[in-house]
Amino acid sequence: MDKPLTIPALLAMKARGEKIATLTAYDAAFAAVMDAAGVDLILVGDSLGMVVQGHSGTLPVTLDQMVYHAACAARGVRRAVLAADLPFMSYASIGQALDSAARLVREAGVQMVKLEGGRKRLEVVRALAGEDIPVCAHLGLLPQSVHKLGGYLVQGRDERAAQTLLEDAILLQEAGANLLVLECIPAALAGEITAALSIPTIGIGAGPACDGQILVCYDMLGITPGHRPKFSKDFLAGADGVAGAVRCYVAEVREGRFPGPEHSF
Ligand SMILES: Nc1nc(=O)c2c([nH]1)NC[C@@H]1CN(c3ccc(C(=O)N[C@@H](CCC(=O)O)C(=O)O)cc3)CN21
Ligand SMILES: CC(C)C(=O)C(=O)O
Ligand SMILES: [Mg+2]
Repeated sequence: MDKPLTIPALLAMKARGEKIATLTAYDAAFAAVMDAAGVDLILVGDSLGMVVQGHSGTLPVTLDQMVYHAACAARGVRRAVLAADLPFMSYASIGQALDSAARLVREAGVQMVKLEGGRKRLEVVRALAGEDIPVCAHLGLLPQSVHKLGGYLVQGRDERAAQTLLEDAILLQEAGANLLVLECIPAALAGEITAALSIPTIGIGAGPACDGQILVCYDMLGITPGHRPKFSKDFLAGADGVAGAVRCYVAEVREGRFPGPEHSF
């Protein structure tokens, strides 16, 4: 039995050049399989609104539902760090963000909360960090902003947008974020951001230069209903079962073999 990972240990992995293998989980069984297969970080994502609940987006997900799924997943975790998304409109003010994060920590037992957005979230990030609640920030394609973005589209393609994302990443780190998810941005930009930060970046559709990778678990098992994003890969095809697929994912991330150019923008 490996000893439990910690958030400082994830930071140290970046310094050593070791990739952080991350997957989403929404229940104890999947969390336990991933934990045993060596996944370093398990995220209870609000993507559960799409893959578990069958909605077309993440906006219907409530904080109660996140607390429920995070508590379920927590019972399956032994070694991995456990994080959960703050869902849509659960962190619109500092007070609300602190209350929401406290529920995920106290009732579900997560070690870290994740929230979407750049400079407009700095005060909330500072407040959470000020209470010693670890924060994972999230830049690029922000699913909670889908109506403003006009769809699940690659972000940061033009020079101005790319510059804004780089600045936001630095501001989030300075505000106290401990980790940064980069979703659907050009691989070169993700590399630039990763090099500029001391905190680890975890990419999804952001190329191989990130310090870690994350996929939605049902995407990497090839059982997502409807359209599976281009950046994902079916690891169950060719593996001898779910645990084997997860081990294969962990190995490919650690060795830098996933994502390949066909999974990047
Ligand atoms: N199953 C699933 N996988 C995910 O990765 C995921 C979710 N759900 N739900 C929450 C968000 C939404 N995400 C998405 C969903 C769709 C695309 C998508 O279809 N993107 C296009 C690229 C469009 C472009 O070229 O600009 C693609 O073909 O991959 C991307 C991210 C990522 N997250
Ligand atoms: C895809 C990851 C980063 C996420 O936010 C989710 O699963 O909700
Ligand atoms: Mg999410």
